[in-house]
Amino acid sequence: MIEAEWWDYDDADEMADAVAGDVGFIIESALDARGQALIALPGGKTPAPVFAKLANAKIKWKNVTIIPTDDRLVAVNDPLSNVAMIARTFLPLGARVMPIVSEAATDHHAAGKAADARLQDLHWPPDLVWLGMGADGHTASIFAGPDLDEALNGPKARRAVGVLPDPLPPEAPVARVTLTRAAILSARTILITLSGDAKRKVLEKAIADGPLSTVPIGRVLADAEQPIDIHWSAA
Ligand SMILES: O=C1O[C@H](COP(=O)(O)O)[C@@H](O)[C@H](O)[C@H]1O
Repeated sequence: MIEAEWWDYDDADEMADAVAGDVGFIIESALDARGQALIALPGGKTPAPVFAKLANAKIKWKNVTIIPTDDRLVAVNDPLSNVAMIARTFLPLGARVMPIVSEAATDHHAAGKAADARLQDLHWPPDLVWLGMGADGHTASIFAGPDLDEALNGPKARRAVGVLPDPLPPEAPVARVTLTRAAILSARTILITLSGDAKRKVLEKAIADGPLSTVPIGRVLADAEQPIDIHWSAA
């Protein structure tokens, strides 16, 4: 049974204020408890206003390591690069922003193995995995396609895999690397942001369907043991 609490906002700006506050609090609590924080941030368009507000928080950023929840196999100067968007905001503040794909990666299976090896070096588990969701119900880069089962059901110790979505999403039709379900569910805190009625319906159904869900986010969340905060803005 997924324990989810919904937080509703009229618009993206209102949601950004609240989520930046929550993420800042999670980071501060980790710094107080352990002297360092590890957080995984989503890519795509929804998180940008939150990043902008979070950047104003008075946080000891040099003790914060940030990884993307997933990335596209593109060059770091490509507008589709998730880590580039994260780095633009948080590198100047002194945070350690760690890419999970390398410039040279072409084969997504090899890229997934390389990402997993990099993540094995980190102080695990993450204090936060913040997820987005696509209209098709993908989360991080866990998509329908030939690699779905490996991302969901691979060995528990594996933190990242390479995936080729099928069908390819029109907004970013490229191979990717993603945190696995096990890596996501290992997080101390999981938070989701999304906007619009269509995505809300997809997520509500995914949660209701649980392990029988036909969309990736339902399958990921079905095994979550921690309560999940879902932040939704109407626009
Ligand atoms: O492709 C991706 O899409 C999801 C959702 O992005 P959004 O723009 O619809 O918010 C995102 O969470 C993921 O990190 C990204 O790679």
